[in-house]
Amino acid sequence: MAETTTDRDFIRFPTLIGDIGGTNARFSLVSDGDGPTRRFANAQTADFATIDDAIAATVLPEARPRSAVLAVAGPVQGDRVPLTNCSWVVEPRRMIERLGLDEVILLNDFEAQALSLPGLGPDDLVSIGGGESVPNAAQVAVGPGTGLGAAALIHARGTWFPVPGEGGHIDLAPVSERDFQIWPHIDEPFGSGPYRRIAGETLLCGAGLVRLYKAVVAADGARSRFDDPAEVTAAAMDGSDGHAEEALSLFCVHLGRLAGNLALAFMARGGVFLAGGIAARIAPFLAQSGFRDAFIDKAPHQALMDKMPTSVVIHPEPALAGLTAYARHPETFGVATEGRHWRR
Ligand SMILES: Nc1ncnc2c1ncn2[C@@H]1O[C@H](COP(=O)(O)OP(=O)(O)OP(=O)(O)O)[C@@H](O)[C@H]1O
Repeated sequence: MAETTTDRDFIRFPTLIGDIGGTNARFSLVSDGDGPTRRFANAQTADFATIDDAIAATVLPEARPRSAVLAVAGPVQGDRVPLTNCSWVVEPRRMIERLGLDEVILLNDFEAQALSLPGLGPDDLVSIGGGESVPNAAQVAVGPGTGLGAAALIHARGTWFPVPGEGGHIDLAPVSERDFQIWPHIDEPFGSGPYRRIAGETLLCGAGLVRLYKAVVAADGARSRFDDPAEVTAAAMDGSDGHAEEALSLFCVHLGRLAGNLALAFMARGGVFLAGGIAARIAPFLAQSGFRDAFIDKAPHQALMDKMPTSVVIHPEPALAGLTAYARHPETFGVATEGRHWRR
């Protein structure tokens, strides 16, 4: 069984930190409390049978970490952790033996994004709309990528506490007349039964944008032209395809509604931060879309929402930045490691 770290608040250096995505695993090494980190070449998850093989090939030839702090998509439960968007299964006990580590800590990928928020500066963010961040108030990170991730960061007793969750799977609902035309055409991948429950991640991720685009096309009885999310965003942003433009506009509106739901749930007066691979790529479009209006449209709480700032994270690797901050100074974050910390 995994152990707890409640008895101590440091992680042994050098620490391997890793952000394990659906396509890429990004690794770097933290050697001490404030020196530079060392970044290794990305490993493509499809190129290695296991995460241990990927670390052995990309990290071990150059460094001998004593500990590992890894962020993975999905909930961390038990001693075998299957990853949501690739075929790897993380087995910390085996990893400790095979890679010669003393300890392994697994975090959720958006928990890592949340850990980066206190360290982000103005150059790492693009604001969308008004509002002002209230110091030490709750913050939310939410972001479409291969899936839809979400986590909160709560400040209490002088410490930032990340709150991981599966907020990408909360419901979306049709609101406008156009939504009601489009909804019946959305292909629902999670098996919603007869009532067509559409989850956030159904529409708000790369595959979800294509799903939304196809539903828009089908609602108009037209033929679809694109199967790749990057094609949809390109055609939307250069204005060459009306359906792609409408799909990306609706994507922004639904993202605004869902981000607003999370902001309400956590009273995110510290701000809502759009992370993940897609938001930064569509930042100019997001800024002039209906995102912010949809975020605020929470009667009777519009005035409250209007004060909460929203921004796109344009830092290139916020999850690694969050893991680095935590690996260096775990005592400054209230990360609950029970059941997620394995030692030799
Ligand atoms: N220009 C783009 N417009 C819209 N979607 C895009 C664009 N480029 C990539 N995507 C989509 O973004 C998703 C990848 O997002 P992200 O970079 O956050 O990945 P991840 O989940 O962190 O993991 P990894 O980077 O390993 O894939 C994929 O679904 C991809 O198709």
